[in-house]
Amino acid sequence: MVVIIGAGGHAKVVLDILRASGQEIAGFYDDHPEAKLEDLPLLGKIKEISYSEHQHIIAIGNNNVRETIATQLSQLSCKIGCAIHPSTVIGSQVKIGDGTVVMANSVINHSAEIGDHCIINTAASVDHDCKISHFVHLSPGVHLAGNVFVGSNAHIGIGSSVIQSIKVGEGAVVGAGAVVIHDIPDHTVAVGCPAKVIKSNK
Ligand SMILES: CC(=O)SCCNC(=O)CCNC(=O)[C@H](O)C(C)(C)COP(=O)(O)OP(=O)(O)OC[C@H]1O[C@@H](n2cnc3c(N)ncnc32)[C@H](O)[C@@H]1OP(=O)(O)O
Repeated sequence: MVVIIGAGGHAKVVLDILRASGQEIAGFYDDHPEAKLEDLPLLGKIKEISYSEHQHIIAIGNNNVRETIATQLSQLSCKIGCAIHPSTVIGSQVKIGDGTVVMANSVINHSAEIGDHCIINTAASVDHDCKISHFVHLSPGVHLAGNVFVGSNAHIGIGSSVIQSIKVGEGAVVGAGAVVIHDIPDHTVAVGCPAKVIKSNK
């Protein structure tokens, strides 16, 4: 059985993926006492999570919040699950880390490596030999060409494209609809076509 952490819009989509892949859900944790996730039982606040035999999936879109909760789960030795939509196309020698969520119609090509607790959102594509670090979010419709590196906690905005062999830095944010043709430094926000840094993200 799987426990979902979070009850927002992202958690709803994760719930659908778990169901589509035949996993049973024990309930969810959320900090809001009135939180609802369909008819699933609210198991408590996130600080109240304790070890159980269940797999855990952190279904919260904010990369840094996911990282904090992942540390908490690791200290409790909780088991971590994955949610991979059955429509995902996964190539040979692909690695997908613990806690990562892959949404419908995504494509992950040969030799790509995805870290822990990432979000590969709806219809994103990750091409051959890409390396995606932990706690990254690729928004819906993001396309990464071959050999792209994405640093930990980076967020690539909806509909963006990144050409081959680019490095998107740790904690960087790429705006919606950007076209990335130069490396993006760590902890910066870049937007536009071609994407240019507009500010720091510290
Ligand atoms: C299923 C889901 O919902 S998954 C979630 C998907 N969501 C996304 O992908 C969101 C991506 N976020 C964005 O694109 C945001 O606009 C960000 C992060 C790039 C910037 O947000 P903020 O830090 O709030 O910056 P702000 O809105 O103040 O914009 C700063 C400047 O950049 C411009 N700008 C912001 N976003 C973009 C963009 N995507 N493309 C081009 N220009 C942009 C603004 O027009 C503004 O320009 P100005 O200073 O000349 O007026």
